[in-house]
Amino acid sequence: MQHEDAVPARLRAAGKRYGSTCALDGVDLTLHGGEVLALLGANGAGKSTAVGLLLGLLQPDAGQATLLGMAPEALAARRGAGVMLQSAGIPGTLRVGELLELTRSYYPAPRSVADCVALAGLDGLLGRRYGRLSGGQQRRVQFALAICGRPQVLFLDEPTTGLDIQAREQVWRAVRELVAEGSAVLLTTHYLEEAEALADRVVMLEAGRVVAAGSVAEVRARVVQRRIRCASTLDADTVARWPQVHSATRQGESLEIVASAAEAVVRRLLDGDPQLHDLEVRRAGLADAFLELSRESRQEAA
Ligand SMILES: Nc1ncnc2c1ncn2[C@@H]1O[C@H](COP(=O)(O)OP(=O)(O)OP(=O)(O)O)[C@@H](O)[C@H]1O
Repeated sequence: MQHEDAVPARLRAAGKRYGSTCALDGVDLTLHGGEVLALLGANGAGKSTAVGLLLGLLQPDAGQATLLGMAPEALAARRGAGVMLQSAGIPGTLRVGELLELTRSYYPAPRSVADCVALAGLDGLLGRRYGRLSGGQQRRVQFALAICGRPQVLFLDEPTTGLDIQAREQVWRAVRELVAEGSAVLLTTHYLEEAEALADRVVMLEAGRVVAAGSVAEVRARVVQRRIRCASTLDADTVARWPQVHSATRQGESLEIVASAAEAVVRRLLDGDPQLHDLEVRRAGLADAFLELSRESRQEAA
């Protein structure tokens, strides 16, 4: 049934406008089997629009979207995809077990109910009405419904919003299991630690354009920032003017420095304040990279 070009999901030079708003502008994105791709971006960056195109819920104005090598509206493409969106529209009167049976029946080779319960952490919930569950329990049911069809490609939009730490880790474990089985996962998330924990690659959108793409390590490395923290009496404004220092701020006893390289700055700090203690140097995380790249792209646009 599949086209020879059966990559799980792909956008080619995709564009989408809503009236005068350009939501996506020439976006290229390829999701491969056996990987988690995190789609990151601030509110309004275009993430939901990208997912909407890949699911055939929206039509591109320019470029092309394919799902499993087919037009996303094709039934065969839809049958190969599992979806967990932010607005679920699930009838609250149905019991969890009924919802699972119903959703499983749409797919050619669904997972067993027991598997779904184990993967999504639904123990004891099968007989409960969906509408009476807590927000976190509903989220877990939505996850179970997204994975019950054994999808080749899984779309997870903010999957762990509202989940406690245990439930979130359960979802992460399940995602890793699915990926190990060969599924492709497109994850949109505001939790950068979630992208860092799960994603093989990230694509960052800003105002409808891709501003960074690559492995988590590559994107992080584009931002050659180090965060230095120490307890010191040195004046923050003076330190902020040193070479390689982007910013220095004081928070109580602590001096917080963002620098493009740590060594020279640390040497100068130690020379300048022999009493300095509690020195800490961190590499930029994905959160730092994200903020920096968003700032850069806004500056370029200005
Ligand atoms: N139906 C619509 N009509 C008009 N404008 C829209 C519509 N849907 C989205 N937009 C606009 O398109 C842009 C991209 O929106 P989109 O929902 O794709 O962003 P997002 O990255 O998913 O945001 P969020 O993180 O808030 O979910 C925004 O400027 C948004 O206001």
